[in-house]
This record gives sequence, C-alpha cells and structure tokens, in this order.
Amino acid sequence: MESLSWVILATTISLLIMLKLLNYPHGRKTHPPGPRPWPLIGNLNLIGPLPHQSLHKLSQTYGKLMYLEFGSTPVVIASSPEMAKQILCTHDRIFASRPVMAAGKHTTYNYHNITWAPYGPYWSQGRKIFLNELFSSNRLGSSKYIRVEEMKSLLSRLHALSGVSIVLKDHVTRTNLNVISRNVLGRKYFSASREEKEKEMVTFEEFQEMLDELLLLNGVLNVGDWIPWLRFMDLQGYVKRMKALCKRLDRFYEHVLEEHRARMKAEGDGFVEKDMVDVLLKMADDPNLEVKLDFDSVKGFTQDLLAGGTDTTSITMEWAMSELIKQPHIIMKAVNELDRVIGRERWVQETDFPNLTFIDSILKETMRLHPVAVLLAPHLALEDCTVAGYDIAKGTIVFINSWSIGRDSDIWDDPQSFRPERFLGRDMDVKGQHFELLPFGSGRRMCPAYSLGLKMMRTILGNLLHGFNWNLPKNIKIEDIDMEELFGLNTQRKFPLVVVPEPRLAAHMYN
Ligand code: HEM
Repeated sequence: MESLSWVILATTISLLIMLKLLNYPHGRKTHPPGPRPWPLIGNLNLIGPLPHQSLHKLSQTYGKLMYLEFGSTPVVIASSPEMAKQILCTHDRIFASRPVMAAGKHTTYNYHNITWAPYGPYWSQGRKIFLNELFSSNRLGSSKYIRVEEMKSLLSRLHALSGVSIVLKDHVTRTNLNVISRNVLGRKYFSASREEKEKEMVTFEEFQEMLDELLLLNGVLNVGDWIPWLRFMDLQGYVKRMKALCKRLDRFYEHVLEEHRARMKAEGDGFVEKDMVDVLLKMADDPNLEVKLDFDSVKGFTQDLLAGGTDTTSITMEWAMSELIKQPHIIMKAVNELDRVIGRERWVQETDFPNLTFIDSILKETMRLHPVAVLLAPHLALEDCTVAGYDIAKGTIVFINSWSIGRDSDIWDDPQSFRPERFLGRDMDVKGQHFELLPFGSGRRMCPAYSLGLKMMRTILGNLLHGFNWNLPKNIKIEDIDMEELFGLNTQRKFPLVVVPEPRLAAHMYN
C-alpha cells in the first residue's frame, strides 16, 4: 500500500514538472520576457545575495520590464523610468497593494502598520493620519526646534571627538533616533550606555540593533513567502527570528504606551496631545473614526515612524560621505559654497537650501547611485493589467529597480561616476515626478515622510561639511574604501565608514 502511494506521488510530481515545462509561457498570456523558470524554485537560483544587482544584470538580457517566477509566485521587475511610470503613475491604483509576506505578519502586528497594510480603507485612513496629522507642514514647523537642538548636539559631540576615528553612521543614527523619538514618543526612551541602563528599559545600541534586525528581516528573500508549501519548515530560520524580534519590540512599545495612557488618564478632559503617540492614542479612542484603530495599530504606526525615520537618513549620509571622501575636490567645491552662502559664524538651517544648490546636487547624486530602498517596497497587482503591451496577471508582485534606473547609461552620462554637477541647472527633483530618480518612490505608496527625510538629510550633510574636515584613519587609504553593499529593506554599506573629524570653524561655534 505504502509503495503504491509513493508511485502515485512520484507520477504526480513528474506530470506537474512536464506540464510546467510544456506550458511555458503559460496559456495565452504574453507576460514580459524573462528567463525560463525551473519547476518548484522558479528563477530563485538566479538571485544572489544582492538581489537588485542580480536583477539588474538579468534586465540587460531580458529588458526593462522582465518576468520571473520566485518559487511559484509571478514577479515583474521594472528597470526604466518609463516602466516605473507605468506601474506607479499610469496604473497606480492597480499596483497600490502589498503582498502577503511573513515580515508583514510577524513583525508588524499582522499588517497593522502602513508599510505592509494591503490597499484598502485601513491603509488609506492610516496614510491620511500620517499626511494630515503627523507630517503636516504645521507639525513639521512646530517640531523644528527639536531638529535644531539635536543637530547642535551632534556637532558638539563630533567636536569632542576631534582627531578620533569614529563610525560615522552610529553618530548620525543617534541624532535621527533622538529627533524621531522626541517627535513620536515625546522624549528619548533610550539610555546612552549600559551603565545608565536602569534609567530606561533599553539602551540606544540595543534599540539600534533591533531596528537593524527589523529592516533586514523586512527585506530578506524568505523562501516560505515564495514557495508556500515549504512555509511550515522555515528553512532559513527567518520566521523564528521575526517572532523573537517582535516580542522584544512589543515589550518596548507596551512600556511607551503605558506611560502615555497613564498621562492621558491623569489629565482627563484637559489632556492635550504632545507627541505622535498621543495623537494616535486619541484616535484609537475615537468611536467616529471610519475604521477602528486598536493598540496594535498604534504600535504598528509607531514602528513605521521609528524604523522609517532612523536608518534611511543615516545610511544615505554614510554613502554620501563615502563618495565625497574619495573625491576631495568635490568637498572643496561644497565648502566654497558653504563659506559663500552661510559664512563662518552660523550653522546651516533648513531654510538655506534653496541657496545651497551644490550640496543639494550631492544629495541627489548620492540617492541616484545609492538609493536606500534599491527595489522600493514590493507592490502587488490587484487586477489583471496590460503594461507596455504585456499582460501582468492579478497577484503578480512588482519591484521597481531604482538602483538599476540610477545606473542606466541611456539616461545618465558616465553613470558609474559620482558627479554631482550633473544635477546643476537640471530640473529634476526627488518628489516622485521624475521617474529617473525615485529614492522615495512615487504615487499612492510614495514615502509619506519624504519632506521630513529631506529636511534631515540636507541639514545634516550641510553641517557635517560646514563644521568639519574629514580624514581617513592613518592606516587607511582612499583606495581602501570599498563600496560593497549589504542588501535589506534599506541597503547599506557592508563595512561601516570610519572617519576622523577635524573642526573647520572657530571653537565657540561648537558650544
Ligand atoms: C532618506 C529618507 C527616506 C527615504 C529614502 C525613504 C524611502 C521610502 C520608499 C522608497 C518607500 C516605499 C515606496 C513604495 O512602496 O513605492 C517608503 C515608504 C514609507 N516610508 Fe519612507 N523614506 C525615508 C524617510 C522616511 C521617514 C522619515 C519616515 C517616517 C518617519 C518614513 C516612513 C515611511 C512609511 C510609513 C512608508 C510606507 C508608505 C506606504 O506603504 O503607504 N520614511 N519610504
């Protein structure tokens, strides 16, 4: 009896494999060109540890709209401005959802945040809250003092480290996390070191490590997502890690919410929202809200804000400084602009940016070559659709390869070179209207906080260059700076950039 079952199973699998091979491409649908998928694994064998680079190479053979199968899931990759425009603008609504994936389920309270929420009333209400309540120009204006204070504190911290080798990203991340947590949570909930740990439940390093793990797990190719019948085995152990991380993060959010709820209760009718968690908690209490928010929503949204606002900016700063240190003449040009526009007796402010066109070009050039979200976030086709004459079936997962678009020689002269001048006098911004440059995406799912991200990056980069000369540690030469990447939802340098700051302005400026 047992051997009969084995024969039936083997025959069924062979038949399935033969049907798959005979039926490629499927039915009458003409999906975009792409490599022939293998049974069971599809094209996963072609994807290396840096998926955006593997896909970039494949697109040079198969074209700017390419069809693959990851396991049994249909996937389309768009690698040109025109194809990105088709997905994010022409057919924006059809591609406005997110796929169901383990990261959304296990690390964001079962899709209760914005980033992983499927397109629908919950997402659209959350997005409105982000845009109208949390990132409105009024709110960004009234929290400017926090950004100014934290910027000053970064500059004096770096001044105290003059002549010392530092991991630049750690310092910028700390500043971002301070800004974001004061905005979102009302204060810094992290103690500076383990010695001070009794003051708070988590140190800055521990929280940073949790965020790194979160971003990594949100970007990994988890086999169970693509080959559903293997899901239960959790072959790479990612789901186990997601669940463990979620528990640790949840303890932290519970602690934050408990404090906020206690103040809300104590103040009763006189309660006034002081931070974003207050705003969200008040909404969770609102019976008239179109879609009910619960405490998981408050935690999910809070996590979006903390994770979205911290690493994105510091990773971009680290890439910018890595490129600049390799080309000191660009730093000289930037510093000349700063001396001319700002002078030596004040720091760069957010309002200076219309006059700092070269620094702005450095930022754009950094985001062209090193977009943090190299594949944006996955989009899901909600309906069958035709793009550039090809059929894309409902349920297809679409990635926009913004890394590849930034390296396309049809669009960019000498694309591999870091040349900020290419943006001078060119009418191209990063706000989702120019599909050649999409660091924040475009359309309905575009980053809702791009304006905060830009404010932070511009002032940090401007002041790092204004306040310091940057050297490499003695034993490191410019040729030693490699530009290897580590893939994740945010793609960062594989090896952190170590630099030595030397003050450039008079000592009183740093106090
Ligand atoms: C350098 C700064 C930043 C960059 C480059 C960036 C980039 C992006 C990108 C590429 C997306 C996905 C777009 C798509 O799916 O097509 C995104 C979405 C998102 N970002 Fe940002 N971001 C930045 C800063 C921030 C900040 C400061 C926050 C919050 C404080 C934030 C919160 C979010 C959220 C919640 C989403 C999900 C939107 C949705 O699915 O509807 N980001 N961001």
